Amino acid sequence: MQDKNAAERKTVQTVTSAQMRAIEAAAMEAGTVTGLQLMERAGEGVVQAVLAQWPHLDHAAEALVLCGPGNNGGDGFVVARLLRARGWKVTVCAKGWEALFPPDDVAREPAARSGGDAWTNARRWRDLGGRCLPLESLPDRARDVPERLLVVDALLGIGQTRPADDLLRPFWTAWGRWSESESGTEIRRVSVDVPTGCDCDTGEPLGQRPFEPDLVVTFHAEKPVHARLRAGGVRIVVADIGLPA
Ligand SMILES: NC(=O)C1=CN([C@@H]2O[C@H](COP(=O)(O)OP(=O)(O)OC[C@H]3O[C@@H](n4cnc5c(N)ncnc54)[C@H](OP(=O)(O)O)[C@@H]3O)[C@@H](O)[C@H]2O)[C@H](O)CC1
Ligand SMILES: [K+]
Repeated sequence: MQDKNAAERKTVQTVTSAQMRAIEAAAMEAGTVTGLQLMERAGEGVVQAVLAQWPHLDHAAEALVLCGPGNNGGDGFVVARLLRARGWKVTVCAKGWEALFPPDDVAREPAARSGGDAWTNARRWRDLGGRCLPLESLPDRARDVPERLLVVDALLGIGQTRPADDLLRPFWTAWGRWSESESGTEIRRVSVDVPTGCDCDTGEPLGQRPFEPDLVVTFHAEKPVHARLRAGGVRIVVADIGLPA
C-alpha cells in the first residue's frame, strides 16, 4: 500500500488567482504577515530558485529585470535589490514607474501609486542608486548582451487580464536581435509567479506570444497554468512565502 503521505506529497496543491488572493488577504487580515513581507519573501524565493537551478551564474552573470506596473513588478524590484547585494550587475527596465525614475531625474511622487508595497520596493531600489530604464531601452545589439545574462520577467503576474503584447513587444524585438549573438552567450529566463502573457487560471495565452521562461517561480501553491507549463518542459518551483495552507 503506497504510503499515503508520499502520495499526498506527490500531489501538487493548485489554487486559482482568486483563491490565492483570498489566502493572502486572510493572512494579512489576521496580522500574521504583511504584504511587504510577502513581497520580500517572494523576491527571496525567486533568487534562491535561480541560484539552485544555475549556481554557476552567481557572481558571473548580469541580470536584466523587467518590471511591470503592479506587485509582480514589485517582486522584480526585490529581486533586483537582492541580486545587486550579491554583487550582480543589475539593470531594471520597467513600465509604469516613470514618476519615480523620470528621465530628468527629478522624482515625482504621484499620490496614485505611492503607499503600495511595489512602490516601497521601487523606492528602495532607487534609494540605493538603482536606475530604471524604459522597456524600449533593452540592448538591441547582440554584442551588447553580456556573456551570461539572466532575464527576470516581472512584468505581469496573477493580475494580468488582457493581451500583454504591448508590454512584451520591446523584449521580443530585442530577443530577435540577441539570438544572432555569438555562440557562447548564455541567456537564462525566469518568470516571477506567472509568465507574462499567460492567464494563470486557464493557462491560455493572453496575446500573440507570451514570455517563454526556462524556470517559473510561483508562490505558496501552483496555479492552473503551471501544470501546462511543466508539461511543456518548463521547470516550476513553488516558493514558500509563509502563508497558511
Ligand atoms: N500571495 C501572493 O500571491 C503574492 C503575490 N505577489 C505578487 O503580486 C502579483 C499580483 O500583483 P497585481 O498587482 O495584483 O497584478 P500584476 O502585477 O500581475 O498586474 C498589475 C496590473 O497590470 C495591469 N494589467 C493587467 N493586464 C495588463 C496588460 N496586458 N498590460 C498592461 N497592464 C496590465 C492591471 O491593472 P489595470 O488597472 O491596468 O487593469 C494589473 O492590476 C503576483 O503575481 C505576485 O508576483 C506579491 O508580491 C507577493 C505575494
Ligand atoms: K511575470
